[in-house]
Amino acid sequence: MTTTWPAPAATAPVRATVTVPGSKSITNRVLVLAALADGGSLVRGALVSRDTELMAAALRSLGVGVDLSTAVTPGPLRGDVDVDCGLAGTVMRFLPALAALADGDVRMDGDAHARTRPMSTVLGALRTLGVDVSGDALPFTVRGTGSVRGGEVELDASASSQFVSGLLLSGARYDRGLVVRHVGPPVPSRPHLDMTVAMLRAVGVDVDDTVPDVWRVSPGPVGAHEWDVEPDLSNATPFLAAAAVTGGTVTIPGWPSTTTQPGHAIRDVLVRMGCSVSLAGGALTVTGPTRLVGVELDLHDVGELTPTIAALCAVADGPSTLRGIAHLRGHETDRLAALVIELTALGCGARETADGLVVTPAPLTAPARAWSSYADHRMATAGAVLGLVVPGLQVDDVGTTAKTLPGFTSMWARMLA
Ligand SMILES: O=C(O)C1=C[C@@H](OP(=O)(O)O)[C@@H](O)[C@H](O)C1
Ligand SMILES: C=C(OP(=O)(O)O)C(=O)O
Repeated sequence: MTTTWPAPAATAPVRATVTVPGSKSITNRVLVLAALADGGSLVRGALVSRDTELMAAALRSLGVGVDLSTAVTPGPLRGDVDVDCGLAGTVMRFLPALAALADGDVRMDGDAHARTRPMSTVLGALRTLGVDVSGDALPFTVRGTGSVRGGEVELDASASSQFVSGLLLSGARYDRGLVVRHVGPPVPSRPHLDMTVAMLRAVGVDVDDTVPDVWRVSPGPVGAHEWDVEPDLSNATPFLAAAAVTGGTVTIPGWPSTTTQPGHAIRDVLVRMGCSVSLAGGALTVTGPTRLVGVELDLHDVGELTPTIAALCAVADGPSTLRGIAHLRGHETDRLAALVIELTALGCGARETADGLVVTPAPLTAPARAWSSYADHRMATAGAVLGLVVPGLQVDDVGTTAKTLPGFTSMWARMLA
């Protein structure tokens, strides 16, 4: 059962320091790499949320010892298991390449909407690499035989960078390693590919990415490692947005000075929208202006920031155009359609383009019905941001934030206290 949450309106500019938990993307990469490693790995600061619990549960069923708060102990990967992917792109796209190394069938399924998320590219690529896979979308079965030939594969990853990341993360354990060649419109979410390559190198895997759109992973061991997981910068963005829309100030401690997380890009977006932003002493502080400024942005590389940014655009002083994000139609929900429906219900002008959104602000009022979350954690948090300035706004299924941020409503209440 889902509950409707009365999103609190801000009665004054928000002033708060908010500590956000670990990065989903880093945590689930750590789990995969540690499961494939040649010894036990230590993990500090991992995210504990639905997406990472699902990854941990899947790995445990495959024979890996996983304690999300401390350590991962690899073991022989066994088959004849069922894996629940929930709605987690990182689980459904990263695990098949690892499951192919198990010694039996790995049956994968997920939430109802997960069955509509694009999968065929990564499953087709595995077939080319010598893996027996039945199906082209969830549910499907990877028939592991304990080893994978590997070699070269050409694919079109314009629908999701996770197709490439998923293959690369396991590629060193394939007999011939792996060469992935992307052919097609540009791959989105480049920082996430950089994250994959950087984390592979951190565990001693040889990755050559000098040729654009080609990644070569040499066969070899994956090293055990001590991992420190950075805070999730994308999950920090709704809190920073709270400062932006109320003219307040929010500080996020533990903000890395260099990172491959796309959430880092929120700094420039906020500056362009009129906020003042400073990164000092390992903390990011954002102060909102009297009125946000409409923007034209290409979000191709940082698509997961779109719901937060669209919420900001809805209260700006003029129209905004967000481009380069056609692939968001394959995210937790069709995010372009969902944002248009929900912003329009508030009275905001919003329309889809071929590859994005045009948001034209107008006076906003809470509709009789709740802001719909579409089982999408970032739609729910975007609703919370707008609730700060739209009194009476309700958000349905706010619990869906547990995908990457359990305890979101308590964190939000503490921020406003
Ligand atoms: O590799 C990752 O951890 C992710 C890659 C991106 O996926 P897409 O390339 O499908 O947008 C991003 O949106 C998602 O939230 C996490
Ligand atoms: C697209 C996202 O998630 P997933 O990892 O499920 O693709 C997201 O978190 O914005």
